Amino acid sequence: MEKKKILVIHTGGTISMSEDAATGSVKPTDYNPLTEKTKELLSLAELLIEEPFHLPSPHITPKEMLKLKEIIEGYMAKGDICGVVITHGTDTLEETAYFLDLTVKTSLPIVVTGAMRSSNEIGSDGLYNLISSIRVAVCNEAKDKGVLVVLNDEIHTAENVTKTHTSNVSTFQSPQYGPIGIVTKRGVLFHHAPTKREYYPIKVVSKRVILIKAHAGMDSSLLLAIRDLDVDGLVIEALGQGNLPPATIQGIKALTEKKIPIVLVSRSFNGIAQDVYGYDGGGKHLKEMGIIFSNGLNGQKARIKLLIGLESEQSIEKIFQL
Ligand SMILES: NC(=O)C[C@H](N)C(=O)O
Repeated sequence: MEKKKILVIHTGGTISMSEDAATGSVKPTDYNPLTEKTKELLSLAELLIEEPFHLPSPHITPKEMLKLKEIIEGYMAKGDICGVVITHGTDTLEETAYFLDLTVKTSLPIVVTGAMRSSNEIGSDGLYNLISSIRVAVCNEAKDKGVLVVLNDEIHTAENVTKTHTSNVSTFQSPQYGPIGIVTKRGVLFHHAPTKREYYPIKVVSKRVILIKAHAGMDSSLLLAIRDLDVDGLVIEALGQGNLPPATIQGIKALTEKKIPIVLVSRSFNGIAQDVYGYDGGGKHLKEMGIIFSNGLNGQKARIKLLIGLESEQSIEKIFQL
């Protein structure tokens, strides 16, 4: 049987790092250990390999995310690939995955993976996760499910997945929704499918969006400082169901007067921020002031969506209802 062509894009991260035996320091190597190892993967698919950059994921910015989108679209336009696998550092993996989910229009599988242990550590999970991801990418059932994140035998949607543990290999979880499939020794099994897809055709990412977290006793000082910066949008991880301390109201007013869109998510990682409470700083009060409530995204993903939404000429309020 003819093997499917899968585009594999290596971007860096622990999956392509090594641990120095003397110091214990985990660092990028001057070669990519996965590029060598991917030769062993040729039985699964015909692999086309790209390495546009080799960065730890805290060095990734929306510029690199856009570059990945362009590479994928370039191959897709030629029509010669059946799916894509991206290896990426895990710290910002969910942001890149969600960026691609919102901006690449395709029914083909795009799978993002990484590793929690570097390539030469005992129990290294990188090659295993790469193999699992290729197995998902060649699978017909992986089509039309948006960008997927595959690590530790689980398949998650880019929209719901988040890094929940600093070092555990089962760090990627989808709070309140769970994975949509699993990778087993005998095959790939999907047990759920996303109910919606979103697509925003953007060509640039030029806006500046800030993300902050609310806390007990928060006042307006940070919000007023943000008002004086050159920002295009703000995401606030609010308290509980979507509330802020009353001393922030002065800062919120200052930002809304400047027409800076403010998107509210919850700092709780389960549930959806909503306009429920009617006290000072409560969700109802904030909504009346023009704050936009996000539909269950976490802070970092709401920030990605706002960055993209600001480029797309669509109503920011509407896109956060989706
Ligand atoms: N496990 C990892 O990949 C973490 C690493 N700091 C990165 O995101 O590049």
